Amino acid sequence: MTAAAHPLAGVRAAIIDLDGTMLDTVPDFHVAINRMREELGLEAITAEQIKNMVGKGSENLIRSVLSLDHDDAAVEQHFAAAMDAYQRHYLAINGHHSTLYPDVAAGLTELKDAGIRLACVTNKPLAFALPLLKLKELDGYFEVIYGGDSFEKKKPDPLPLMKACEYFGLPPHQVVAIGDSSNDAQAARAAGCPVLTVPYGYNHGESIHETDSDGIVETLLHAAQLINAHNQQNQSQANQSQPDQPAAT
Ligand SMILES: O=C(O)COP(=O)(O)O
Ligand SMILES: [Mg+2]
Repeated sequence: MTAAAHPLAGVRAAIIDLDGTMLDTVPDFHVAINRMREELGLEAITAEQIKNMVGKGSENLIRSVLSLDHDDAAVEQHFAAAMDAYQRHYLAINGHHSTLYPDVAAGLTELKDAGIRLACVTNKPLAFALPLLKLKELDGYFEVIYGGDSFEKKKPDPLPLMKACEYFGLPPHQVVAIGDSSNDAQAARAAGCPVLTVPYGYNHGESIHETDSDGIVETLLHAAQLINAHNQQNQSQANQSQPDQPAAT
């Protein structure tokens, strides 16, 4: 009896999350949110508070920030002005305070060198994500970049991941998603993609150990090494089993 194939066996492409996976963007969010709050006459909040609100896109972030001071009706009343101020301030400082996590470029390079195709799928609006990836010299790694406003649904909905698989022309089980939060893991599970998680990002204040994934990897370089090791194993098993194949009739 042969053992079931490992979820990473035969992976040909990877979908990489942005905030909390490649870049620590909370310092950018912190500056932009507090400038927005100042404009609205609200007190500054801490980076730690913001960290737990990041992950489900800009609209959710702004509603969460406003609900620290307002009830639901007042949140909706202030939403448009807050969003306008936030977008203006974020674009003015986008990338100035955010930093790359360790071994991000090394991990992406190792994946590419092994022939793994790359997409970036983020819940960040495309107008923020594209200049940020460019500024941090990460844009060149990706064949395609989808933002939180690229489709009618964002992660944890599987739609953006399914669109990336479609773009690659690959079945979801050959496309691994790598992210820092339950949004990435739930989207991947629903799309039928294997998923790896990193423990250093933002997971709404929850431990990444609570999130269902096919493995926790310390860095993107570790993710690349794990994916490549399973691919090589898969390859050598395929080669070994070749002579036993019954001849075609
Ligand atoms: O901007 C967000 O809310 C999170 O973005 P991410 O999907 O890149 O983590
Ligand atoms: Mg993330």
